[in-house]
Amino acid sequence: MSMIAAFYGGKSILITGATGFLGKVLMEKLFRTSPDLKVIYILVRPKAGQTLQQRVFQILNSKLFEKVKEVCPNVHEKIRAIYADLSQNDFAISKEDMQELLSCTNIIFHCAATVRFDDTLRHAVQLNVTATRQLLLMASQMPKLEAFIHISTAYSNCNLKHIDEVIYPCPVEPKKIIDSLEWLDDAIIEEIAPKLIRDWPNIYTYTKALGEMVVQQESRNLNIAIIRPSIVGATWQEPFPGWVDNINGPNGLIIAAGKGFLRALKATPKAVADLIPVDTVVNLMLAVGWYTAVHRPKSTLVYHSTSGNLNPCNWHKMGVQVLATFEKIPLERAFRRPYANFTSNNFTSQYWNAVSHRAPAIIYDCYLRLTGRKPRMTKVMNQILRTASMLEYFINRSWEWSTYNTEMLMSELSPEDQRVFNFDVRQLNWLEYIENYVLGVKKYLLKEDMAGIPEAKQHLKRLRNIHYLFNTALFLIVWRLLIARSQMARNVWFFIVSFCYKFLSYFRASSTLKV
Ligand SMILES: CCCCCCCCCCCCCCCCCCCCCCCCCC(=O)SCCNC(=O)CCNC(=O)[C@H](O)C(C)(C)COP(=O)(O)OP(=O)(O)OC[C@H]1O[C@@H](n2cnc3c(N)ncnc32)[C@H](O)[C@@H]1OP(=O)(O)O
Ligand SMILES: NC(=O)C1=CN([C@@H]2O[C@H](COP(=O)(O)OP(=O)(O)OC[C@H]3O[C@@H](n4cnc5c(N)ncnc54)[C@H](OP(=O)(O)O)[C@@H]3O)[C@@H](O)[C@H]2O)C=CC1
Repeated sequence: MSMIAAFYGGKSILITGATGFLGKVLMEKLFRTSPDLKVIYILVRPKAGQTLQQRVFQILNSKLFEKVKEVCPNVHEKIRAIYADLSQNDFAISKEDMQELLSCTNIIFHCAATVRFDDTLRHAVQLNVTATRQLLLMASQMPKLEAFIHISTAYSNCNLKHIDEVIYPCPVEPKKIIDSLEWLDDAIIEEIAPKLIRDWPNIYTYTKALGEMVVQQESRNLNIAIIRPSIVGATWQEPFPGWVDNINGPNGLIIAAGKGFLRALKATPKAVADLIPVDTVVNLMLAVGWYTAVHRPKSTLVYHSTSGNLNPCNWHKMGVQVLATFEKIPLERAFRRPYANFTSNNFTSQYWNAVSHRAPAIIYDCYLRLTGRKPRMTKVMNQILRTASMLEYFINRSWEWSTYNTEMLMSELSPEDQRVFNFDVRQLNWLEYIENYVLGVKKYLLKEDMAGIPEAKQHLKRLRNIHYLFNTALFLIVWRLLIARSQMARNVWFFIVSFCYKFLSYFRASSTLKV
């Protein structure tokens, strides 16, 4: 019997960010392994015209939850959605709901955050710092609380090269920033933001670092742990391989490469691609929840959920495997054939952007205009290049994350728990994982039918022929123009033609002699 699964039995668990990528996989695993848990409270806001109930209904009826319904048929009754907006005071939770949360919660998993790299400083601080402080305050009023698990990111200290499982201080106290945001106006905040974030690459990583400091400062006598995942990717094994449902991190770029939009990326091929499957992160979260509540470590422990130091993969290996998978399982209606080049050189990258990205987009838009349609490719291309440039910082560097606490925890688990809550990334086969990942992007994110693969392959063949035709026509036009204008080009041309002719005559003569 799994000790961790048994631990969550009968518990009331509060999850923030349950509608997000990580949150959904966390709920799924909890329901599947501990169907006798009492209730999962989720803090949700209405979104995109959907009420809380509609959002929950949609999640529970998704493919991700198919297995859950078999083991826990009354899952609808065990989930309690509470209206909340984490960017507001007291999260805008009603008095009754707040009372219930305060008196019943046993475990908190705090996943909610804004993960946009370019969010405003005000909004990112509200969500990633102030909301964390507010939740800790709530936690301190929960008599039954056993553990508070805070999800940060391995990149919260990406201004360092070697990162230990400790909380590093930030140059400016979070409290000072929270206070100043109350009276500064938006224009001034945006002006001082670059000075505040110093050597952090974006507001997201900076505010996540501030969030960790808040956890340290406001921990009171709570049992707290921090988990720092690196780049969270599709599921590795559970509930099935390759599940993914948003375009964050590598996902958007994988689609852009598969559709033939993105054909070059400014990346260091040998840099470590520190991906970590979402189910591995979730297994670690549940094991940490159990360990923190049962063993009550004296201080706040930080756990790295990274792959680089235990089972490294680099961007080159990843890129090659992504392309190899697209050969076998292409995406539908590609713009061009998938092909990609990693370059760390600035000049080469600019060259590829002009020749391989912008030029084809402009040509295609001209074609759309000529055929009476609205041009759109340049806009799409700009969007992709903007996203790629935002991610560049992370694909041109490698970091070393120590994993003492994560390895210590692994050794504390029973063999059964090591199996059910496996977070040993050394067992991951990258080639297999990436293939399933790409397949998952096609099936679960783009919702493309596998029956369309032959047609997609045909489409790629047509694109290849168009490509050859276009290149030949371009070569002939350029050459014709050169010949018309330059004596030198004419001489070279006649030299090549007469050389080919002589070679062919010689070849024909020698083959006739042999006969
Ligand atoms: C030699 C051979 C070589 C071979 C080579 C072969 C190569 C082959 C190639 C292979 C590729 C493989 C390599 C890959 C490298 C990956 C590197 C990853 C690094 C990741 C580091 C992460 C580290 C930190 C990890 C963390 O700790 S945390 C998580 C990370 N956080 C993020 O990843 C957010 C980033 N993103 C943004 O920050 C914003 O997205 C922003 C970008 C500002 C745009 O922003 P903006 O321009 O405003 O555009 P959006 O509005 O956002 O979106 C625009 C449109 O997409 C839609 N849409 C937005 N969302 C979503 C959503 N959910 N679900 C569905 N749709 C969505 C939205 O509806 C809108 O559609 P529309 O309405 O226009 O039709
Ligand atoms: N994905 C990754 O690569 C990594 C993620 N992380 C961390 O993991 C955690 C989860 O990330 P992930 O699941 O990928 O992110 P998502 O963007 O998928 O999910 C974010 C969650 O936060 C919720 N949220 C955001 N704003 C509010 C608000 N004002 N009120 C209530 N809820 C809100 C979202 O709700 P809604 O659905 O309503 O928008 C959503 O449920 C984050 O803390 C992130 O920093 C760390 C490392 C890497």
